[in-house]
Amino acid sequence: MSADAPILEMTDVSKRFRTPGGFGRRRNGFLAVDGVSLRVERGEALGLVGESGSGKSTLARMANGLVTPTSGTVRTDGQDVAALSRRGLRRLRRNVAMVFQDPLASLNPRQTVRQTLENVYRAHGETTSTGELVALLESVGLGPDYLGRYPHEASGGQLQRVAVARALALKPDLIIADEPTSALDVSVRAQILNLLADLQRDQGISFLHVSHDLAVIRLYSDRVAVMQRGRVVETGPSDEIFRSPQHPCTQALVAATPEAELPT
Ligand SMILES: Nc1ncnc2c1ncn2[C@@H]1O[C@H](COP(=O)(O)OP(=O)(O)OP(=O)(O)O)[C@@H](O)[C@H]1O
Repeated sequence: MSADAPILEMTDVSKRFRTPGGFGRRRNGFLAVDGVSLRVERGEALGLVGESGSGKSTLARMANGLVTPTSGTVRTDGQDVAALSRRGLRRLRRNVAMVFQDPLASLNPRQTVRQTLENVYRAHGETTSTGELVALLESVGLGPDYLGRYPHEASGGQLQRVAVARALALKPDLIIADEPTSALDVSVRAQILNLLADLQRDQGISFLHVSHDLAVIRLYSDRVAVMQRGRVVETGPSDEIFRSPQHPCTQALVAATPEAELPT
């Protein structure tokens, strides 16, 4: 780990998907991410916002090696992800955890919460104790009784807490949260977002927070990057971006967010 390097640095990163039978703009595949450069500093929450299909998820997945860039460089902790050995990649996965949109889909329905969490440790050659698991659940606001539960025995909000616990298990430096609340009831969205904000503040974890919801990004991100058609068209501190959006795409996103949802 290098103390000075940003936790995530992407330089001129592109991703072209090969799409069989494509024509016109898609003849040579589809350029989902087009020359993006961005950084997430230690302890910072960067919000990635943009319309549907603008490339946010693809970019987020390149940040932890789930998707391989067609060109450009991704560095986590100063290390070039493309140059990592198998072992290095495993280390990357413990250092950069993901929380996905739909907790039910991201958890195995046949495994209890205990098994789900134990598997994370096992995958990295570690063992854990019940005490550790209870403490982990406690850190996301769940009692010890959840250890024996199956996914269908918990609500969407509780399951997303389990998914956050799973992400936290190996003490990552960066959590990539891809629309972590959009599958949840409005009433529990704020609880999950507050939980993530607490983790950033109390444990110094950095966040790359992907959302199409500008109000959420403004509340929970220090800086914002706005994507349109595979490119980052504007970046800046959250408040500034919302107070005086410069790019037409950002202006349109701000205009489409109801005033009541834009805290002052
Ligand atoms: N595996 C793939 N093969 C081909 N095209 C893909 C693949 N994954 C994504 N795409 C295309 O790349 C573009 C960007 O997708 P991506 O999911 O990154 O966007 P997004 O901004 O996260 O969208 P949303 O907010 O709807 O999730 C889309 O047009 C999508 O159809």
